[in-house]
Amino acid sequence: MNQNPNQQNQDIYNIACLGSGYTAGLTMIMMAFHCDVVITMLDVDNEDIDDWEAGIIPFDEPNFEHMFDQVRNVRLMFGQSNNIAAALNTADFIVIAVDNPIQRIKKKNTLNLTKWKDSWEQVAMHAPDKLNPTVVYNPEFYSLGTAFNDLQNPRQVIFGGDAQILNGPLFHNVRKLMYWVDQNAVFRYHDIKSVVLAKLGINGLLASKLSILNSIASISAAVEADMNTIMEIMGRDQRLGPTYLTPGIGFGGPSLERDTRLLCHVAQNKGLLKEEQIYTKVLENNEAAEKRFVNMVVDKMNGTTNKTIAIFGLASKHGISDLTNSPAIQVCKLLLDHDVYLRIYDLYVPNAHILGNFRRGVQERVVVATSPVQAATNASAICLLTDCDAYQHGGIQFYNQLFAVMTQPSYIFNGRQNSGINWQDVANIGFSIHAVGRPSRGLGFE
Ligand SMILES: NC(=O)C1=CN([C@@H]2O[C@H](COP(=O)(O)OP(=O)(O)OC[C@H]3O[C@@H](n4cnc5c(N)ncnc54)[C@H](O)[C@@H]3O)[C@@H](O)[C@H]2O)C=CC1
Ligand SMILES: O=C(O)[C@H]1O[C@H](OP(=O)(O)OP(=O)(O)OC[C@H]2O[C@@H](n3ccc(=O)[nH]c3=O)[C@H](O)[C@@H]2O)[C@H](O)[C@@H](O)[C@@H]1O
Repeated sequence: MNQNPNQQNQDIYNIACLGSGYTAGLTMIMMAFHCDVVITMLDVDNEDIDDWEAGIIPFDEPNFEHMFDQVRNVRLMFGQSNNIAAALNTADFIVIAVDNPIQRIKKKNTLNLTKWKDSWEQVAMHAPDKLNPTVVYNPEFYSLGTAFNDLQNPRQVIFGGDAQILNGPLFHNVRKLMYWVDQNAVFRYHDIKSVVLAKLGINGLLASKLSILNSIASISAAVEADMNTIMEIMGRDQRLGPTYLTPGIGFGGPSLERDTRLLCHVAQNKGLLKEEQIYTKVLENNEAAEKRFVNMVVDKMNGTTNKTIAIFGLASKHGISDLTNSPAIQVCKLLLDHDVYLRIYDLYVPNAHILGNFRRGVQERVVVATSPVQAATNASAICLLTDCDAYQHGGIQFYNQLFAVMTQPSYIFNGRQNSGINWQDVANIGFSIHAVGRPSRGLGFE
């Protein structure tokens, strides 16, 4: 554990955090590791708190275990719902990090702020002197799978809040705690609305970029162009930048969809119908990417009834186990509508989390495999639905093994980048290979 070099001047020692989910959990582990503080993470969900107390991080995020082991029950404590009042009352500083779901009610995107309001009321009741409306955001980073580095070396930490607070002792006390964050990465704005909208805007733009990119991939397939070449050229244009340029089965995860729907919600509330339509289209187009992929599979395989398809990767992106809004799950559901049998393998997702995503009537058509070879055994096709090193760098030997256990003809449908492999070599084994926006290879396509 680190010692805060500002300890002599430190004014905040006792922090209470409402919420012990993904955001709170990781931020508080990092904070407790770096600072001489006692943090009490509080939650209304007592089971989560039981996990934390037992030394289990109740979600998957790489690289935090070691830090957590050091701070648990030393600088990082836990409190169940019946401890909330006392912990708020004795805290020098309170963090609220509860979830605010966006729900679909009567076809409208509606933000449910019940949990935020409940938290606020808890603070008002038990610690009324600590009600300072200051928002802190880390908009440009803090992604699933890379949160450790994102929090350790943040590129932007944004404070949005009242001028009096941001120029006063409270801000400076918080800044002293965050001593490991580079001064050039800390920004203050006396305007909460703009800060919040900037955060939504970033995710809205990323979602729009991916949505348009997937449309370009669809056009590329229609005119038999090559998306690899297109991405390379587009990525060199500094106005666009080289990231978020990989087409596929659509974007997933908890954040891009949520923030795009939030933009719809705000635009709708302000009567900005054209603006709302733009983001509605972005979301519709994202679903279209899943459907296009499935149509490609059904079309190239000449129908799929009773055929077995191996699914490699179910999570929403590489290296994580999170299945929230995963387009891979939607692809599987659409394939099941075409009467296929699925064998699903994901290196990162625990087997127990996979089957529950499918309704009872189709579950008997789904098998959870323990290895890629087991998934591919007697399958006619493999769908690569999450980028994964194993599929990119497993080498030609890996694909030889798969080919040997599959039925013929054998297809690979690539819904992700997987650029580390020479697909022509894989096609030469005998596979028929089809990828989003790229020319087909193998069996009859050379
Ligand atoms: N700026 C950024 O980079 C990011 C921001 N976020 C934001 O952080 C917030 C939390 O998101 P997650 O951690 O993903 O949610 P989460 O669902 O993982 O965790 C929220 C936790 O709050 C608890 N909770 C709800 N009401 C409570 C109450 N009244 N008192 C105590 N605990 C309560 C829930 O039981 C749950 O365990 C959201 O507003 C989200 O938008 C999330 C990810 C990244
Ligand atoms: O608001 C948040 O919580 C976070 O939301 C996103 O982070 P995250 O949802 O973890 O995931 P991304 O890495 O942005 O990927 C989202 C989806 O887009 C897909 N994607 C990404 C890039 C790409 O080129 N192609 C592509 O299809 C990914 O596979 C994934 O399904 C933002 O990138 C973070 O900056 C932000 O802090």
